[in-house]
Amino acid sequence: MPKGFTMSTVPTVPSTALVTGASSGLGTEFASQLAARGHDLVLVARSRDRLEAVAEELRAVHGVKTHVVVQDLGLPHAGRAVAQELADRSLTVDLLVNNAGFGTAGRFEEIDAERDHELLMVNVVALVDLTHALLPGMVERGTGAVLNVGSTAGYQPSPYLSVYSASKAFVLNFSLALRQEYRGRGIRVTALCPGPVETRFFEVIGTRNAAVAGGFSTPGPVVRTALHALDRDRAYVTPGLGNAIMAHLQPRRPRTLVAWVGERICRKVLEPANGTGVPAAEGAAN
Ligand SMILES: NC(=O)C1=CN([C@@H]2O[C@H](COP(=O)(O)OP(=O)(O)OC[C@H]3O[C@@H](n4cnc5c(N)ncnc54)[C@H](OP(=O)(O)O)[C@@H]3O)[C@@H](O)[C@H]2O)C=CC1
Ligand SMILES: CC(=O)[C@H](N)C(=O)O
Repeated sequence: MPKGFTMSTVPTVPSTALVTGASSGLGTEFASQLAARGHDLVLVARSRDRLEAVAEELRAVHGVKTHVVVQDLGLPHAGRAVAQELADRSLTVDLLVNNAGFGTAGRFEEIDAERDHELLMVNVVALVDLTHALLPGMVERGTGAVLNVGSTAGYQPSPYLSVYSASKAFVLNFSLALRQEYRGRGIRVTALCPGPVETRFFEVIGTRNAAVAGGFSTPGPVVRTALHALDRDRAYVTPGLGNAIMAHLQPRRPRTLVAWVGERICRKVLEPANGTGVPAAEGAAN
């Protein structure tokens, strides 16, 4: 089968996917499943060693071309720097997976302001900047796709995860708006909104209690569900029945009541972590 998307309704052109946060967790799994589909890859994150290990393995196993771009997406103009790197290497990207991200947890006044700033730069600003950099080329070619990684945390205000959940609400709303703008122009936009997944996320945020609702999944099925949703041109997808029910059936109003309920659910974030915060089992692709 030629390289490209799997559904017959999507052009099967030779295709390069750019995955941010490809050095770990969901990003490594995205890279792996996209390589298995025949996509060449551009892998972006800060950890050169991990990116190069992923790149080498996927090149060897799947025979795809892999390119490593080491970039801190928390820096101003990181999206522009990645775009410049692509131009320097004459790389065209047809599928952008905006996956890089992290969370902060706790009482707002106790969270380091610089860390929240960095969170917004990575989860929001870099995601928008990369989309700005790559989407016009897709429009020009009449084909392309953007897959943005949100979270179930973005479906409602989540006290003690306030900046993280707001960043993911942005990702969902941005994705839905963009999708509506570009429907019928050959561009697909899908948001993946997972519940808890066994990755380094909980080590980075510092507590497994940040998994406020739903059982843990692993990267494999979550990424499979995301790519299937993209194949089917779904606006957004929430893997796992419990998570999906919450996403679709949860009342949205009154907003203050939703926030009140959110505070009851999320206050477990303030409890002492059960263990080190390190996931019991790393995802399959790590
Ligand atoms: N795990 C979960 O339960 C859930 C995760 N998500 C979302 O999934 C996405 C992936 O997270 P996940 O795989 O779980 O967590 P991981 O911590 O395993 O992976 C995070 C990835 O983001 C990259 N990243 C973080 N900060 C930066 C930065 N400043 N510049 C460049 N890259 C950066 C990391 O690379 P490096 O450190 O090498 O730079 C790493 O590759 C995130 O957006 C997260 O919010 C959503 C819902 C649930
Ligand atoms: C941390 C997350 O983003 C996740 N949706 C969760 O519920 O744990």
